[in-house]
Amino acid sequence: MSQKHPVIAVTGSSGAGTSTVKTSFEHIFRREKLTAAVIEGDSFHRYDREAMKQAVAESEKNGNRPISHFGPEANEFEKLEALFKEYGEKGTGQKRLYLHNEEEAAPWNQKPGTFTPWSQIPAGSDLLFYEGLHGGAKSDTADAAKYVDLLVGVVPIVNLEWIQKIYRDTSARGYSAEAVTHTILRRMHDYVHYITPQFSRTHINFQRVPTVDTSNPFIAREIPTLDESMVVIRFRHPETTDFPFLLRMIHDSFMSRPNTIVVPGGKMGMAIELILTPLILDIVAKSRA
Ligand SMILES: Nc1ncnc2c1ncn2[C@@H]1O[C@H](COP(=O)(O)OP(=O)(O)OP(=O)(O)O)[C@@H](O)[C@H]1O
Ligand SMILES: O=C(CO)[C@H](O)[C@H](O)COP(=O)(O)O
Repeated sequence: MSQKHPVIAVTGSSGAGTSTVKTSFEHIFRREKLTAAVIEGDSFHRYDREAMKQAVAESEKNGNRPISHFGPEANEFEKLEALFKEYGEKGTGQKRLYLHNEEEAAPWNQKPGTFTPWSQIPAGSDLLFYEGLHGGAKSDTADAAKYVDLLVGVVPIVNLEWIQKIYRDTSARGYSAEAVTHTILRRMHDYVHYITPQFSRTHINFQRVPTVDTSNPFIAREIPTLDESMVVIRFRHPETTDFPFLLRMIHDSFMSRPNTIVVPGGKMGMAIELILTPLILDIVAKSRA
């Protein structure tokens, strides 16, 4: 925990929807007049795109297990831990961006698949907001999770996650469906060892479950809409959650377990804001006390 300068992290696999959920957090920050230092998880990749291709090829030599963006070999977990620690103590640290495509790269006059230079987080932010793959990461040599005051998991069921990943990478990042499928397969070991364990460290998980057939995600060409899905929300500390309030506020919601509320997909943004606003305000109030 970093009480003095709070660290809030949204963590999820590639395509899970963490960038989409970020919008709900931005609404909260704007409404509550909080200045967030925003950290994009992909900026903690170890290699740029060209170097990553070479590192993957090198790791695959002699039939060895390939490295992936889900695991410690291809990410700077130690630097991420150090950033969370430094920010928690002093409210400072360094950030950069990973430029995925032409649109993101153009303003920087750089090539897609490269990093911007590191720069200092502007002084005076109220909190650090991390969004990406590894907000709750732990490895043999690093533990970023222990410095996070509020860790939120975004976890569609895996078929939906893959549909979203394939859709986004083919439509916005210029990859073929076959290339994305290959990437999903290459990452599977790291997915099991470094992505899913984070969801047992989270304070709250938002799991989107489609109510339409997604049984072959590799031929699906459309993402089920919010109205075609439900969201399962699991709390690590149900004793501090006002479930009667949430059930009253979110039409058609219900409890499926004592620590789990289910809401219609279309209410996901509202649920995020209703649940997280008081938690964020409480953390910020404690940091100022
Ligand atoms: N709740 C949702 N309903 C419908 N579509 C969604 C939802 N969440 C995400 N998507 C879609 O899924 C795709 C992936 O979402 P997003 O870019 O937010 O994922 P991500 O977790 O940030 O991925 P990455 O870490 O790889 O950048 C996008 O096309 C997005 O529009
Ligand atoms: O979504 C991702 C991780 O969240 C990407 O796979 C990762 O950032 C690498 O991107 P690219 O393969 O386009 O260089």
